[in-house]
Amino acid sequence: MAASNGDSKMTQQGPAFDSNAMTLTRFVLQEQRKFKEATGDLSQLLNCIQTAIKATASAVRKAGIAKLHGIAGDVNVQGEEVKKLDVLSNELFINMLKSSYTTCLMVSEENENVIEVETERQGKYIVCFDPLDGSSNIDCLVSIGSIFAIYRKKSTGVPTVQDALQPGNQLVAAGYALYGSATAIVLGLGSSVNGFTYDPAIGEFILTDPNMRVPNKGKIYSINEGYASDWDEGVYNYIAAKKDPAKGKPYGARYVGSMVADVHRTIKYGGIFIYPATKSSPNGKLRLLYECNPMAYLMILAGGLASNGKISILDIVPQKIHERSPIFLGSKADVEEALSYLK
Ligand SMILES: O=P(O)(O)OC[C@H]1O[C@](O)(COP(=O)(O)O)[C@@H](O)[C@@H]1O
Ligand SMILES: [Mg+2]
Ligand SMILES: [Mg+2]
Repeated sequence: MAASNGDSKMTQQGPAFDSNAMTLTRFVLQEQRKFKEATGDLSQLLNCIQTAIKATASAVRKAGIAKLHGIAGDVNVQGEEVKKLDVLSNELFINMLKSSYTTCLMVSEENENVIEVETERQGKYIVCFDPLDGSSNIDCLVSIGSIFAIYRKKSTGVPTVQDALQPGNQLVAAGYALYGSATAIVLGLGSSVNGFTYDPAIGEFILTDPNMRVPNKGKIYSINEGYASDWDEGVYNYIAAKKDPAKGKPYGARYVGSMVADVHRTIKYGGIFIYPATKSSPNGKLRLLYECNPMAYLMILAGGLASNGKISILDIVPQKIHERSPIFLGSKADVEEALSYLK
């Protein structure tokens, strides 16, 4: 008997692919077409990032199995070298970006120095990325991600480290991939943030969350409470208030420990994510160029806020490529309330 499912047409293999579906590739092209002078370089760059993400996702989905067959630097039962996921994803991002002919300089969490693309393959963009975010969650199969931030080179001549030290308010685009219960890409481009979910049946990311908006106020706080004794008084008092029934309905606590997963939940459900300065780490832990800036850009574009406790994350002028920053990010009302507790 033929299966029936409302309006959707069914084949023996399942629902037919809607050839009008908005794929990520199509979306990027559509955005490019809004600008007559666009060369297509940014589209090409984003397509290459998409490929790096697909390849990383494929490796992530096999991580548990690969582990049974060898560890990093080891040789598995097939006689193949097994690479750690963070090493593999870093190579994928670097090689895809180099061969995109759109990028001149890269900053990766995994490389101490900036990576300059060979002159013949240089383009006008600078890309900062965290190829594998949440590495401590890999072995227990908890959600992990990749984060990227794209700038335009401002100076003329040979690219130098100075070209990579731009504040987040100069970003051209930014996004992340979440390797969770499904794989998703969230992209901030132009004036909106859009979410795409991977459909393994056709190997494409499909627009599932158009024009994402973070709720003005949430019900969740997200911070590593294990370090509470190391927090400043303001942070301590804010979190205490979020748990105090005398100060309103207590918030729920969620903390994955992968920034991508914690930020994705915050964009979808609202609330606040905090990685504060502590007495032992006065600049916090998270890195400005490829963790805080891209996430702040997305959150602000989606109607939320992102601060280091004093100024907007996007207004910080970086001094070093791997510099860190404290971060308070999420729903506007929640971030404003948290900031009101800081001295
Ligand atoms: O374990 P902690 O101190 O709470 O830190 C968790 C944070 O560290 C990170 O894992 C750092 O990312 P990497 O895995 O890319 O180093 C973030 O994703 C996360 O928010
Ligand atoms: Mg990270
Ligand atoms: Mg990382």
